[in-house]
Amino acid sequence: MADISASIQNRDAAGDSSGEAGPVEQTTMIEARNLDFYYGENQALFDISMVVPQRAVTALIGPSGCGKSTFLRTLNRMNDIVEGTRHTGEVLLENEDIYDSNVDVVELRKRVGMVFQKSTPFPKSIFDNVAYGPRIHGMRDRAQLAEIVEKSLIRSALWKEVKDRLKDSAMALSGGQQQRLCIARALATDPEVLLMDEPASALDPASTSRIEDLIFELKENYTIVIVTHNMQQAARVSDFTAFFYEGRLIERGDTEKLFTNPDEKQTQDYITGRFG
Ligand SMILES: Nc1ncnc2c1ncn2[C@@H]1O[C@H](COP(=O)(O)OP(=O)(O)OP(=O)(O)O)[C@@H](O)[C@H]1O
Repeated sequence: MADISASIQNRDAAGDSSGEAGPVEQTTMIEARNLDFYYGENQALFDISMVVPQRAVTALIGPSGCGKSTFLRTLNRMNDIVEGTRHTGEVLLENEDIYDSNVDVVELRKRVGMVFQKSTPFPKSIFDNVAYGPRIHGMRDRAQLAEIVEKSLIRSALWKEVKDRLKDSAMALSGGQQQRLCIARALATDPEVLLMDEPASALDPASTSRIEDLIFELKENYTIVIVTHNMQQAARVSDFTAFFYEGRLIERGDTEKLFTNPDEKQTQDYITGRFG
């Protein structure tokens, strides 16, 4: 708990405090309404209703198996690729249900990009990794591609380190650089939302800190939802936090309030380390 308070104070010192009232709730970008989700017979999410504000960071926390990643993956229909899954309820992206039959899933995933825990670059050059998405979406113009690659690498805070070796294999980058490359790859298709599933859990403290700084910068332009096991990290990087337990959303609110004065006893027990 002391650590988490320190994380919040550090974050506030870095200029993320909006005062005692907490962050202002912006326009809603995503909203889940009464979402149930099943893997075959096994129900993994129960009646989740939650908003994700635009251009802010929302962290999903909770003990292992509580449904954080499942919920994250429902937000760009990544679960569609798992056989035997189904849902009831709605997930609205700017007020339109992403599960409507007329939704183009490729287009949806362009708007709602994803970065995984241990993102693996393709065994291609740094340039080709970042250009991959735009090329899939039909872009062929070399100059335009070069512009997108540069912009994405600048945004993912990797440009300075790689600008002179864009033709080198991405596999030669360090773990932290590979993760930033994968963030650049996600940014290259110009998404509005970035879903991050434990983006720093496989990294050393210095690389983790870079990714956290990057998340902080990216929220100026993107809506970010991040799954993390690390409560200090949630406290450091997020504006809003949602606590999941056994497939249910127990509480969601302003990060500072949730970590210092939660409404629910289960949240209090979890953040003080009584379980999980
Ligand atoms: N591909 C899958 N097939 C079947 N069941 C799954 C699958 N993925 C997850 N589950 C189940 O759904 C439930 C929620 O899992 P999920 O991975 O969403 O939890 P989590 O909170 O992200 O956990 P962790 O923190 O350990 O990654 C668990 O009971 C899990 O076993």
